[in-house]
Amino acid sequence: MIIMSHFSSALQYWLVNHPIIFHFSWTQGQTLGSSPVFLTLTVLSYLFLTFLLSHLPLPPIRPGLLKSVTAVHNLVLLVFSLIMALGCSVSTLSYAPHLLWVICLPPKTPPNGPLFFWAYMFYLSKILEFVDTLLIIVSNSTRRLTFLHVYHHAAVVIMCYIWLQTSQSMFPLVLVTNASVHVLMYAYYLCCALGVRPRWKRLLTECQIAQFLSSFVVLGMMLYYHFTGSGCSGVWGWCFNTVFYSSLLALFLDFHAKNYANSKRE
Ligand SMILES: CC(C)(COP(=O)(O)OP(=O)(O)OC[C@H]1O[C@@H](n2cnc3c(N)ncnc32)[C@H](O)[C@@H]1OP(=O)(O)O)[C@@H](O)C(=O)NCCC(=O)NCCSC(=O)CC(=O)O
Repeated sequence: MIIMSHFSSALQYWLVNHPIIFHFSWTQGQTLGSSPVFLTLTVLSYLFLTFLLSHLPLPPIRPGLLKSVTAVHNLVLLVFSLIMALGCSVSTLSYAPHLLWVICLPPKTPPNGPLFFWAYMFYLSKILEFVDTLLIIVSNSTRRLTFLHVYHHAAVVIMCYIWLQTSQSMFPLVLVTNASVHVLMYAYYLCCALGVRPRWKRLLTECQIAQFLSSFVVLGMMLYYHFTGSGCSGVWGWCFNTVFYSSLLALFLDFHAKNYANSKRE
């Protein structure tokens, strides 16, 4: 019992009440990565480098080295996704005055405090995910350098920036869902890098599709509360999220149809 209570106080401190987390504030132009110029340059550099590197003859990398780098990258993102899912959940449980708050933040909510700290970590993690693309390119696996992959990696950074800039309602739910799915996804990629092909690839894709479908329920709820109450923060972000998630749903349904049409359910 005492151990449990120590564990929960430690969790509360390291995920919510640590001064860096508690006093976090997203201030445009001051917080690292918060300017529109940074966002534009980051996304354009990603697209430009992806195009350039995928068309250049790159020197071969020792397979052993590539496997190790890939494994470490996946392990880092697996652990980071787990921490973000936990951190955002514990912050929500600590600060949400009621359940609806996570779906509809009051208008003019300032992007400060633990919840926005985890949104910021999520934003930075999406830039770290650019390494996925580099790994695909250096492993010469052009089959996997798809429109879905590049579009997702570029647009998701813009989505996170909008979350922070507009204090986007319902981001905590989307963040926890996506970070949890990414724990599974990076566990899958980690196994692949270690030479084990998990039998649950199809189930993973279906979890990803389920996350997009469930986000429409939350998007619908936010719109309902926005128009029937005193408004929700981040309605422009709502529009971006809806278009982005609809396009991802269509691309993932297409991926599912192409990859599993002839396979039996594991
Ligand atoms: C099961 C999936 C997660 C992945 O499908 P794939 O067809 O890409 O999977 P695969 O079986 O070919 O992948 C195994 C290969 O990936 C290599 N690999 C290992 N780590 C990797 C990494 N971090 N990024 C990219 N590739 C990586 C392995 O070494 C292995 O190479 P080798 O074969 O040479 O041994 C799927 O559901 C999916 O997401 N498909 C879309 C493709 C994609 O880019 N997804 C991630 C971004 S979208 C996203 O993230 C949505 C979301 O938010 O949920």
